[in-house]
Amino acid sequence: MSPEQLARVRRRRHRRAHAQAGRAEELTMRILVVFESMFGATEQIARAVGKGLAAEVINVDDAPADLTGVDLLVAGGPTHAHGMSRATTRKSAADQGDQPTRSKTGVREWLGSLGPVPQGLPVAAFDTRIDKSRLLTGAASLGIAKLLRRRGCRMAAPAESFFVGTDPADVGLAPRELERAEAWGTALGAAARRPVS
Ligand SMILES: Cc1cc2nc3c(=O)[nH]c(=O)nc-3n(C[C@H](O)[C@H](O)[C@H](O)COP(=O)(O)O)c2cc1C
Repeated sequence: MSPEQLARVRRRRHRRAHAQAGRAEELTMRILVVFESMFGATEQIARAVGKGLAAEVINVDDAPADLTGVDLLVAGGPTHAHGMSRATTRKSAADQGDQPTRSKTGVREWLGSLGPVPQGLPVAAFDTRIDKSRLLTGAASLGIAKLLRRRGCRMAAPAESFFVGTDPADVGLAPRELERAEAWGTALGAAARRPVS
């Protein structure tokens, strides 16, 4: 075999090994979606995002205290009083509904209780809120993103909002939000899994 042929064979082997390593990486990526929800809308969005991402979806009440080994974290919660929930707003939500709330604690408390966070961990934040100007409603995702950045995480995408009805008697999701959430998750996953060349 001539030196040129040998070099070509080596390059082909190298490319094949690189592609295999990329596929193995994709199979072993650990992606977590952590949600907080009172009435169920944010949980539904989280499950749709998780479907798009092919990720584990965990209620914040059961979320891990250690993020070692996580490759991408997505965290979301409902917008309360223009931002992230607090114990007082969760109590107010619990008093409004006739069912027990889905989460007892909040993303704010969970992030505050986390141990050391892998620096540069890719993350994304979302919320649910009323479908009106953000200036009027606020958005919990902005607070979640800020706390994540403070812990040394790297935003993999801008914060995103998904909408519930504006009628106080109808706190369900606005039409097509589940599809939009799944598509958002799919796009996040594609970006996270793209092999770095
Ligand atoms: C105590 C409380 C305060 C709220 N404050 C806001 C608000 O400031 N802005 C907003 O857009 N929605 C507000 N909402 C509506 C919530 O965003 C909505 O209930 C939530 O997105 C539903 O998600 P969940 O079903 O997962 O709890 C509030 C709801 C509650 C219960």
